[in-house]
Amino acid sequence: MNNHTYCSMVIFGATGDLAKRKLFPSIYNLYKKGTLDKNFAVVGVARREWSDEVFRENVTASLQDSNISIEGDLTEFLSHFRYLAFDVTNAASYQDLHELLNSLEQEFSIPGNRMFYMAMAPEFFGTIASYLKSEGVTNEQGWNRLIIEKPFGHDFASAQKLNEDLRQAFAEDEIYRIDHYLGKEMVQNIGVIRFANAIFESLWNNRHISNIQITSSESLGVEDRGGYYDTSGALRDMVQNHMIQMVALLAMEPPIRLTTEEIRSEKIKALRALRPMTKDEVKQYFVRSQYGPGSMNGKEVPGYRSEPKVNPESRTETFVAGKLMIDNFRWAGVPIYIRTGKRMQEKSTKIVVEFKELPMNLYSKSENNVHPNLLIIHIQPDEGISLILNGKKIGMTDKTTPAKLDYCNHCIDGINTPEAYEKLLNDAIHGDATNFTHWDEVALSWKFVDVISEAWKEDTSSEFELYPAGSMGPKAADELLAQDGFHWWPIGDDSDYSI
Ligand SMILES: NC(=O)C1=CN([C@@H]2O[C@H](COP(=O)(O)OP(=O)(O)OC[C@H]3O[C@@H](n4cnc5c(N)ncnc54)[C@H](OP(=O)(O)O)[C@@H]3O)[C@@H](O)[C@H]2O)C=CC1
Ligand SMILES: O=C1O[C@H](COP(=O)(O)O)[C@@H](O)[C@H](O)[C@H]1O
Repeated sequence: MNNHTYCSMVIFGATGDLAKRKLFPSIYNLYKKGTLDKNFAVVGVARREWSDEVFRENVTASLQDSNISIEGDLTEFLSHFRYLAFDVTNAASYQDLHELLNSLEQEFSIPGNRMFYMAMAPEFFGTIASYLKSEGVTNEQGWNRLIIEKPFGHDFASAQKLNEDLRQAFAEDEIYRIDHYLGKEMVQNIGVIRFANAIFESLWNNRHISNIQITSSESLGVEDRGGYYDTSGALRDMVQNHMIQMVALLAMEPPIRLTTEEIRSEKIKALRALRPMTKDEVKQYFVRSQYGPGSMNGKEVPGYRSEPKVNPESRTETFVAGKLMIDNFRWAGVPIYIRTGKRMQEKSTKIVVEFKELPMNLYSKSENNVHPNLLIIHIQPDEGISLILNGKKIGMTDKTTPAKLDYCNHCIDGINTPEAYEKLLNDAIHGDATNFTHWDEVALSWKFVDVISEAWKEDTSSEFELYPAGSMGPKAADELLAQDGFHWWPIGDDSDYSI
């Protein structure tokens, strides 16, 4: 085994949407920046009968269609790309793949390191992994890494089965389960904000924080993914993975070192402390809804049930809000509210940490509202941090006014901020699995989510409250916080924080 980053990458599903929109532009950016060693090869696999030439034309088109800048001639870059047409369920074809990899390793002096990226429908993951092993494509001369796209299963049982299938062929430390939120700049910044700032870490507990709110709203509907989405819904599509990962990063204890093992182990501990719900409690703590017709930017848009490939009577949720509790010394009594949905007012992912009021505040009078301090982590589209403090209103008064201190991350280095997939690919090439999910994290989050989806599946009688497309979700999501005396803080970039 060697520690080189020289490697060949096999992309299963190379003619598909993910490869086109995310993977080729990311590989190019790594190449352009010199982060990717020149000793690399990319083999695209799919059934379409493309030649190497057609494949390269498609890679070129994908770079042109993305918003990255192409520098100079692409000939050298594209010379590393080959294409192999085969059906991944056909064991015999893996021999051709092995031979092609052997010859590319000679051509580009690659010491046998192989990265396999599964950019295909999940039903193929187990089959591909087992053929890679049984047909001898994994290479004992170098390292082997398997990158797995989401969804990782449909529930705990299917995820466990998939994991067992993968583990027949690959060790846990060879499996890189992608959660692209972990590649986002500001999600990675959560650790730095918490553990590199004395003013936050010392307040990061139930003595000083009243509640945390995580919103990931999307303005798009299901687009052309109705077939997949209608069997998934927002709970599986967003909560089981991205939302719960953000909860883990916010709630975990400081790791003793910044190593993959230590960070993962703290995240796992935090997820173990997630209070499980009974099915009866689901109604009290979780809200589901679906978008009805509405208007986005002044344009009428259809409701979810009229989207292509969606069952016209679908009860699939396109919106989820929930209250999570972490049962440990640090977080006892602090609700973490999450909400996510499609066709909401705007595209925005934000974390708002609301601090408790002072035990006594000299400025809290009937005619003056002292604002709670808020730490806002702007994940996207803007990236940065805001802190809402109280200042004195200007003039001959002792009234207070909220003052917002902003740090804009993308204003500093916006153009160079790497896209999530670029960072994650680079991490996998370097053998850094920190920003990929360990099986234990996946298992714990499925177990948490399964109770909710089972309760919803059994409850076919209750009314399904729709929210109008273009809104911030159903009223029930507001009531969820109101019953605890809180409300959702606005998430727009120019939000008014007055109370
Ligand atoms: N697209 C996105 O933005 C995102 C996608 N993902 C995940 O990435 C994965 C891929 O998604 P996406 O790219 O959108 O899917 P697509 O449907 O666009 O692509 C599927 C790919 O699989 C190939 N394929 C299908 N069946 C076979 C087969 N039997 N043998 C060989 N190749 C086959 C297709 O090519 P051909 O028809 O030529 O065989 C195509 O290249 C999924 O797991 C998805 O959940 C995750 C997050 C975002
Ligand atoms: O994984 C997914 O994420 C996207 C949202 O990702 P973002 O980076 O644009 O916030 C979501 O649209 C999709 O349904 C889901 O599968």
